[in-house]
Amino acid sequence: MTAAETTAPDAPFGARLRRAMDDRGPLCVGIDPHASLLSDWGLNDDIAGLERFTRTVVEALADRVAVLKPQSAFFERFGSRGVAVLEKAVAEARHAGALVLMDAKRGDIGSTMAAYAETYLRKDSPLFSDALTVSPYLGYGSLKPAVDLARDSGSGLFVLALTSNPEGAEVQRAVREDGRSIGATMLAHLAEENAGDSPMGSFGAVVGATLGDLSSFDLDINGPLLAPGIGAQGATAADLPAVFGPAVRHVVPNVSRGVLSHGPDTGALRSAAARFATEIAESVTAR
Ligand SMILES: O=c1ccn([C@@H]2O[C@H](COP(=O)(O)O)[C@@H](O)[C@H]2O)c(=O)[nH]1
Repeated sequence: MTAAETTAPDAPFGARLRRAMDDRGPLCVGIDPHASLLSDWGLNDDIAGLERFTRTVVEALADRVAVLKPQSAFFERFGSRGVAVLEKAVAEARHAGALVLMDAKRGDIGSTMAAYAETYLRKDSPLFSDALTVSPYLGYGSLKPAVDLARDSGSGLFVLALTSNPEGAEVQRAVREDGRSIGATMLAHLAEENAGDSPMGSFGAVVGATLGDLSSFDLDINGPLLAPGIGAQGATAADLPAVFGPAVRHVVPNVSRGVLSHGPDTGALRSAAARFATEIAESVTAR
């Protein structure tokens, strides 16, 4: 795929993401309007506060970071008016040049999954996003409608494989009859989805930056690895090479509270994001 083809709006998500990571660095900043952050920013925990918080983050960062990741839960909390704020943020962030990864962690039986997929991955949907987080714990095959629609619309998925929270191990490290863990099985499914894609596939995995050495897992899925856990959850940019090994070049490190806690000043938000971006670049290139 040529450089021009990777930036075309209809290029597959994996190609557009690779280009954005190369141009802007791989950092993904979360838009997580926690009630406590609204308060720290001097905003009310209401729709006006949500709107102001979200607009400030988008205006500060959408023209410079590769990916913005709104956490849907914090918008849904306010009902339909919160979802309207989310719709506007998605459109404005995309317009300013960021890729939008909707963190909604959807997962259901296939027929219902098709409706979730239409919500976030159908091009004319009000919540259309470049990619969506999905949960495979109703069986990887239940995600097929989302995989199919993502292929059609040039969007992407991030499948929960090895999450950043300690409780995730109970499910994700459980071992199947064939000796493979559930998390490793999800990674293998994603490698199959992405086989042959260049510069990388559109089907990513969520793999926490908090998890320590993951060399027992095959992280070579020819697709992106979203790595939450840096900042508030205790991981640092310097941990990335030890956690991800050679796959670190496909890592999209996510920081939410670690950046957002520096608001509401736009310059301070930008500086915080730039500091994380620099630490990540130094850590990845030092490898
Ligand atoms: O395994 C996972 C999957 C998703 N997340 C989400 O990422 C952000 C992390 O926020 P921080 O403030 O940087 O801790 C949040 O939206 C989570 O829902 C995750 O943390 N771990």
